[in-house]
Amino acid sequence: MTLLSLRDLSVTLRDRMVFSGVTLEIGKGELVGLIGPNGAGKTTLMRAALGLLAHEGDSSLAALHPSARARAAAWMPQAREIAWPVTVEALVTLGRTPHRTRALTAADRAAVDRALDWMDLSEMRHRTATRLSGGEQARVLIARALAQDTPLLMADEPIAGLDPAHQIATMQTFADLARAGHSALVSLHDLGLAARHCSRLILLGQGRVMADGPPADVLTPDLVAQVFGITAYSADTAHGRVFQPLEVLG
Ligand SMILES: Nc1ncnc2c1ncn2[C@@H]1O[C@H](COP(=O)(O)OP(=O)(O)OP(=O)(O)O)[C@@H](O)[C@H]1O
Repeated sequence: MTLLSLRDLSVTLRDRMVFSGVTLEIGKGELVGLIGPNGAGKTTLMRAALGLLAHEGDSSLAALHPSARARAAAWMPQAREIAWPVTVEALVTLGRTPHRTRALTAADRAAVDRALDWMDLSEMRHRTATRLSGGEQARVLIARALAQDTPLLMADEPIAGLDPAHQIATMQTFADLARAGHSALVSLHDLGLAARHCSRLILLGQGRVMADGPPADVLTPDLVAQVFGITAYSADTAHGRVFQPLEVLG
């Protein structure tokens, strides 16, 4: 079953082509890392796929009515703005909006509790969200997206600003979701975590998809040099795959 299908997607902003000819599908059970240097177009690609940005080509999500789209995909944007001083629990409960008709159901409450637990927020549920640290606020916004309980989760740099334990735990949560048959498309700059946790990587650069496949096939020395301008150490170890950027190429 396909959760997202892009066909020949292109975006031009202020007369500049950000990317063109992006064709890909995301099926069930995938944790897909969207990687690429600053300005490669990761945010633009996700926003266009969601129908939030004018584009050419087709996106299966953009074609949906907004209410159906909100049940098909959750979206965590890069901006971490929390506008009102509501409690963590109230904010995460907003993730249930696409499913609600009247009062909260037991299923809504269970989804909120599960999302709070996943993001290690249960003890903070009654705190005011705007008074949390930046990383804690990011975890609340991930929890809101998780509470939406959609087949596909799309998140723009969800682990940026989290401490190492919460970065790893969040990637593991996404991987658990994928094992349970959901899928996640997450942009990230930490290539080590991408290599370790993602089942598939999409490498965006030079205005197109440069590679799409298992991490070992995408994070090759040649592509890493060509797209990121760096060298790296990578190995399959007893602790899983290790990828460590080393030097900037001159
Ligand atoms: N509203 C806009 N108008 C004009 N250009 C834009 C606009 N938004 C983004 N861009 C440009 O589009 C390109 C892609 O930006 P985008 O934010 O998608 O990159 P990104 O890969 O997500 O980058 P980063 O890793 O820095 O977050 C950049 O060159 C950016 O300057």
